[in-house]
Amino acid sequence: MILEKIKEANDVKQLSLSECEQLAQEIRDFLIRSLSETGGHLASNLGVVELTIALHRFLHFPEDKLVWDVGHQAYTHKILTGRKEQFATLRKTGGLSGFPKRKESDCDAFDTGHSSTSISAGLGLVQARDLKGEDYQVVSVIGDGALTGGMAYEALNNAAELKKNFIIILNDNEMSITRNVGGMSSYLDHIRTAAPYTELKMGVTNALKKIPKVGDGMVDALHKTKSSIKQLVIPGMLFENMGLTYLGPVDGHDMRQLGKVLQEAKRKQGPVLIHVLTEKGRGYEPAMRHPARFHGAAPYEIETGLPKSNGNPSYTDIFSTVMRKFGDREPDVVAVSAAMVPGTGLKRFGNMFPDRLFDVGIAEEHAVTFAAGLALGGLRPVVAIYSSFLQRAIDQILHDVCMQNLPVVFAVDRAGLVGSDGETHHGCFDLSYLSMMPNMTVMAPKNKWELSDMMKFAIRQNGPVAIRYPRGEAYTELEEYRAPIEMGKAEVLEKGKEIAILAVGNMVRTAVQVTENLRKKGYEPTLVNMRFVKPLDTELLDIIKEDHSLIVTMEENVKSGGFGEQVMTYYGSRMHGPAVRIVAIEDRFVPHGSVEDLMRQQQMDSDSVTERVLQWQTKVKTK
Ligand SMILES: Cc1ncc(C[n+]2csc(CCOP(=O)(O)OP(=O)(O)O)c2C)c(N)n1
Ligand SMILES: CC(=O)[C@@H](O)[C@H](O)COP(=O)(O)O
Ligand SMILES: [Mg+2]
Repeated sequence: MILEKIKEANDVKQLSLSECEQLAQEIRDFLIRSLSETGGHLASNLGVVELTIALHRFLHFPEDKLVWDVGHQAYTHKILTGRKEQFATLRKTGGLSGFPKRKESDCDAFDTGHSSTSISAGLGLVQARDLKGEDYQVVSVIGDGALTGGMAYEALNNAAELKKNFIIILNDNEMSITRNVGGMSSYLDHIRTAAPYTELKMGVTNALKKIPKVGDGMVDALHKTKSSIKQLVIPGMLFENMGLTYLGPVDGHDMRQLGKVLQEAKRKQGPVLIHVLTEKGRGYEPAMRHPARFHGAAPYEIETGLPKSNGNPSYTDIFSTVMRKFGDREPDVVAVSAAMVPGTGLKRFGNMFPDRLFDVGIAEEHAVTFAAGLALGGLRPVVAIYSSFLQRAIDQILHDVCMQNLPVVFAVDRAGLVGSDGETHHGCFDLSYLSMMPNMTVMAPKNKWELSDMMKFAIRQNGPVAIRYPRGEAYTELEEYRAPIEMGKAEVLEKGKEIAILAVGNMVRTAVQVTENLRKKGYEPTLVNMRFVKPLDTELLDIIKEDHSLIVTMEENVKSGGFGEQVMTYYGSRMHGPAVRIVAIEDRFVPHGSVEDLMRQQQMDSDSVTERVLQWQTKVKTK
């Protein structure tokens, strides 16, 4: 086994090209086997095995800097830099991260998880290198999906002025999570389909160059013409016209070609874009047939590719059903997704009402302002974006939606701790950043029925509404509590005395267990499902303070600026308020792992909260 010989960074340089080809096969086999147990981003990783090996033959680690975009495709890079043995722990508590992490290895140049950052970060490294007079190579690898994100264009625009070498690899597999969308995607498609012809024509330019004295001039003249013939002769003209050197397209599974083009790119001054064509899921039949399903796969049976277990309906499934019903009954409702149609549950809506679903690419900022336009045009847009990706669009929500008080519904999926994707993906800031915005209504359902009721409530409002709900299985208890949703009104689930627990969304589930535990200890706690974080139900807060000495707030959000702090501020502004204690995520980034483990680490599981409440109550009593 060649793979056994790869113990640390740069070992791959000892191998011949044919050994590298065998290594690629062994890495594929290893990934397919290993991820069948752990789950992970299989399809993207299978697509870049040869590209990564070629880059490792070209670069020297850790001196040279390889910046991955999104970072979900860095598994081969991890294997080649001595982390193969940790793959059994991939994305598990305390285990190997699914993304590049500088603290995991000095061969990881830049931490990522969110899309379209690699060109900016790479360019920053290049400028720093040159200002400090250092000498190393910088390569950024960006996918065609990530190239739909606005930051990538801001960075290309900026990079075009660079005078020193900077290699950008465009890994084009025609896929984002689903089939890639938009004008750039069509442009790349055009280059791809013209490739055999352009190869022929590149032969012509090479031949022209060889003509002594006049050859180079003739090629230059060809570059300067405005004719459409030139578009066929010189692929990547759009990049060339911007000021980048375009090389390619190159077969991303041919390491000999990749090696050659990398050497050529190294000789260029200024930014060079190498257009590499790869196949998502390559080498594993089920992933090639269903690249979207194997983008981020749960553990699967290797033979069939089927998932090892099928979970119960998730909040996303409930959202999906409600949207399908809206499709039938609410003709003005339209949906907006930023390249996450399956993940956010909009696939069914899109299949049934294709004209009413807008997949705008990995472009959260644009998605939100675009929705503002849709709302102004008389439609009822529902923007479904994961909580952590919606962070990208904070200003657009504030400036374009809230300031004009437009009726846009934000379906904020993956709110709270998401588990295996870790710190880049936890949705634990939205309550803070959404609550600070004037005109915004912020809601969180306690169970699956409430999500449905909240959606129906939200599309009837005349201003922006955000509904946040977590990843995974929807809570199906408390079905009997289904009082109509009223603006800013909480729902009292149990009326007690002394201790009141005010829980938001998913934390109601934990709060139910906490109240049971407290009852066993002789207390009669009040339990409230807040429903709204904004506006706060201050009427209820005023009533509760009369016969409760301890108020405990529970939310799956950071403490800073979250629900608990808002309750504390409200009581703090009143005389003789009760003691308020907050159960929330502390002021640090939460790593990857199982949600259960992470909640325990945060002391937010039911046993830890019970213990904390009992301690707080003892202190309050002895005051
Ligand atoms: C800001 C942001 N929005 C959405 C995502 C979710 N996401 C992760 S990978 C991906 C598709 C990336 O496509 P591409 O860059 O072509 O990589 P491929 O998977 O095809 O290798 C998306 C939409 C993200 N990580 N970051
Ligand atoms: C890399 C990335 O950002 C996505 O693929 C993400 O991992 C999807 O997460 P879900 O599995 O929660 O849809
Ligand atoms: Mg892609």
